[in-house]
Amino acid sequence: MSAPVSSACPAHVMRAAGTPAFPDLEGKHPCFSTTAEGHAAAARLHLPVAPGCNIACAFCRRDFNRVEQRPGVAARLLSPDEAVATTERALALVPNLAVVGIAGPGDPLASDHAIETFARIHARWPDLTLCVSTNGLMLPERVDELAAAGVATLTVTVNSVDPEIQAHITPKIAWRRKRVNGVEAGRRLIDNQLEGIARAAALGLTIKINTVLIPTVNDHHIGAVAEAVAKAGARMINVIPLIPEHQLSHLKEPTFIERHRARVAAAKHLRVFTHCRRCRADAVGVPGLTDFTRDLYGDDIQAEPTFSHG
Ligand SMILES: C[S@@+](CC[C@H](N)C(=O)[O-])C[C@H]1O[C@@H](n2cnc3c(N)ncnc32)[C@H](O)[C@@H]1O
Ligand code: SF4
Repeated sequence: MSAPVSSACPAHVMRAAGTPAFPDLEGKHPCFSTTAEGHAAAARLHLPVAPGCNIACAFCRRDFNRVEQRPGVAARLLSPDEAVATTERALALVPNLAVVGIAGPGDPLASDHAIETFARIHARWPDLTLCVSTNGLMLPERVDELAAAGVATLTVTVNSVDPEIQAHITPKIAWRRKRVNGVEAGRRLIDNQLEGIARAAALGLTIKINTVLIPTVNDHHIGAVAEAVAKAGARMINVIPLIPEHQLSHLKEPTFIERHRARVAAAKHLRVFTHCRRCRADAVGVPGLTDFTRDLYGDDIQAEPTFSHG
């Protein structure tokens, strides 16, 4: 039944293995496993239940299609009911399914769908690791609900800790039913992210940071981000090379050297995750190795590419 993406061992699997950052999660959660073997051991199911977003990142182009392999893209949106049924089918189909995550296509904390879905899955399958990826705007208000719904691993996207820089990355947010712009929006977002991370850490969640590396915008600032989020309680950072899209489509994707420099700056403060595949919001399988999307949904989504973004 397995749907191999590649018959050859991909480059990111062959790269030198590190030591486990989280022994309890190594080999059980691909995005918190820091050895090549651990990353390739367990499958994840991304449930695309998060319809909208409460902030507007300049690089983010959410879309519904079956082809593009990037974050923010899914072929469909699922209701919580459909997500529970999908999880049941996936458990029968994917032998090593260990993680159910919600990472879009919008923000999981901008509506109630994700938390409702987690609570129902946790009640039915308590052994599954539940994982969420959020921009963190609503984290201080909703982290207790996340923990109560069984979420154990959390990824917060923090692209800057300087409101002036953040204003270029996320020029507007929706906060308490009002639109907030520019530097004020950046300050609110950063304050909430750092407070949310601290609260999540106090609740015992394991926290990773996603930082999109944006040439000419935040490439000189990655060390400062890593330092601030480490102080708040994050345990690992994933420096994601920009996919030039939307209002940042004129920028270039960071070069290998730029990625390396950013990771070196981040590594002074935090463990750096290097196996990221920049997955779709409805990905199913072991990242980069198996893709069960077709089997699960019965449609013709293109298999994941075999190259590494690491
Ligand atoms: C689509 S978001 C969904 C979850 C949540 N809204 C968030 O931002 O964390 C998932 C991840 O994809 C990243 N992402 C979105 N568009 C991107 C792009 N064009 N290039 C690189 N990363 C991108 C986001 O920054 C985030 O870390
Ligand atoms: S928070 Fe996530 S979903 Fe929302 S605009 Fe930014 S990257 Fe896209």
